[in-house]
Amino acid sequence: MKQSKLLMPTLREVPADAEVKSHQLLLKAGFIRPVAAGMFSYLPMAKRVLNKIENIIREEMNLIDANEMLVPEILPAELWEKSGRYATYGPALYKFKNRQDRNFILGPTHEETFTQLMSDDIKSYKKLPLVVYQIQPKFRDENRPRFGLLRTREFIMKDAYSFSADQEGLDQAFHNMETAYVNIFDRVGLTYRAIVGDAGAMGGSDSKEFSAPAAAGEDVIAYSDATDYAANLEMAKDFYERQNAAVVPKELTTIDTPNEKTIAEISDFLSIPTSAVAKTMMFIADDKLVAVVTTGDFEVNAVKVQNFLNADVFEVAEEKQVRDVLGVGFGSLGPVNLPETVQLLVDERAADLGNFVAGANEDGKHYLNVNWQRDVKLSEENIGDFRTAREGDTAVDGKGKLVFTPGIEIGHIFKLGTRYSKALGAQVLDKNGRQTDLIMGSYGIGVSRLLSAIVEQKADDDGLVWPASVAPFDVHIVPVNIKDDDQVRVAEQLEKSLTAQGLEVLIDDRKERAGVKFADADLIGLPIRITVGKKASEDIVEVKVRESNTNIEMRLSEVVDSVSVLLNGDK
Ligand SMILES: O=C(C[C@@H]1CCCCN1)Cn1cnc2cc(Cl)c(F)cc2c1=O
Ligand SMILES: [Mg+2]
Repeated sequence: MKQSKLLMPTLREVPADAEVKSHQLLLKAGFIRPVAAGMFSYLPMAKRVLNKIENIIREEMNLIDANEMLVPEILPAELWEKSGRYATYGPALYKFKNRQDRNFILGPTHEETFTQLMSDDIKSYKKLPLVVYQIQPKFRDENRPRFGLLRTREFIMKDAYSFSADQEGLDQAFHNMETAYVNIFDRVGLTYRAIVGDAGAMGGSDSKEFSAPAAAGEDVIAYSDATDYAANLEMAKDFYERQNAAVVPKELTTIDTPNEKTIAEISDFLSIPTSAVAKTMMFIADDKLVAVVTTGDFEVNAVKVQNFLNADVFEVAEEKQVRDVLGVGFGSLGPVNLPETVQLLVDERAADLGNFVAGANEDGKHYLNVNWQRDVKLSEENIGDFRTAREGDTAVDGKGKLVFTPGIEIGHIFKLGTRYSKALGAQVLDKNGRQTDLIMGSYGIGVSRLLSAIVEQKADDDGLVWPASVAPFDVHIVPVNIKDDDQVRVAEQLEKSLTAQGLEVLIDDRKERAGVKFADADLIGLPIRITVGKKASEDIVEVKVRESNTNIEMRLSEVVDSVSVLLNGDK
């Protein structure tokens, strides 16, 4: 393709609101343009990359016998009312009315849609296990879209759904999908880890996230430096064994703490470690107030609490909500004398405290020498892991220390079980002739997010660097002076012979100075650049491999073979 015909509006400067490398470079190189907050146009170069990524996904999906299809992006509210998600997914769910005043949503994901389809059309286990997938825009009204394509309000997702009549069918589909994901992420050239992920409100049991380490990543991956244990920090567990050490209980006393609100202030004021101070956080789970207690040296992990409670609606309580129920504000909260209506959860480390300090549930007052059972009834089923693991702690398997690194979630696969088939009455006759709920899995890849993840991991100071497998073009031919007959002849001859090899070629036929052409070539980052300069008269050109930034002078006759070799190592 001639670059003079290509829509690729490169910028000299980058808008200040672009904070991360992928956002800056994709704007600067003319790959994307903002339309509104969290909404982007994919210009031709980005669309070419998306096509390549999507085709790699298709190849790997088809290898595991997944059926590609496409369901509507607008969905009737009734479908989501049946699963209960119409009400529980808050402001992030785009809702609107049609001309008959009927309620619709913009699909953020499609469990209900596919489950309803199977409920209508699949009656016997003989058709199972069945895997379907689509590559489609998704809509989520994110509160704070940012970082370019990394967190948007409209994005492209590959979402797949598996249906089986028994658990082993799900296990098999989950395993096949995991294999396909490894192939996909390897082929697009990403570095990634499969980590323990939060199955969250999706129901079902375990889930696996695929996370690409990158400075711009919003997730934190916690991994052990001694084993292959790795988890999203939402789920990561540090090692702890219950002590059940007996303590001699001292007398419970109240002290005035008019100016001591935080754990640090209390621990300084009393000259005791934060681990001896109980931290109490209040949450609203569905419609109940929940008090969670950890030792003061840990943070309460909201995801672990929500999963423990299996709550649909879950949020941190506002101070006003707490004051309305307990008559006390933050800074003096504790587990002693909580009303029956408040559910108490205690982290296992806090459950082992004795003679500890806690808020007295009275403004400006704390208790000294609190002891479980004497001062607060505490049963085993309310004790668990409700803390956020800390870097440097021993990993849950007792081996190695936890190391943290930021990551971009590029995929997430879930064993859903029957959460949706029960809600939508999707049953089949099993081999014993009994009606059974379909067992499901759902499997996502953030396709547009992948594009940015590749940039985050591969770009260098000169610009984008595209792996050959997903590059918008394979080869960039840059004639230095398009007025020089030799250079034009050689450039055109190269374009013809490379294209004949099935390679996609971009030729910079613009009337620009050499410096501008070279800078733009580095910026857009095609894998191979062939500079046609003065030595064209001797049929000699310079080949540059963008990733390694190496330059090789080459005879024209060698170029086609060596370019194919240079590219195929990547394809
Ligand atoms: O999407 C998933 C699970 C899987 C991921 C793999 C492919 C199929 N879905 C989780 N999730 C995330 N954000 C959401 C946002 C909104 Cl507004 C919503 F209504 C629903 C969801 C939601 O369900
Ligand atoms: Mg996820």
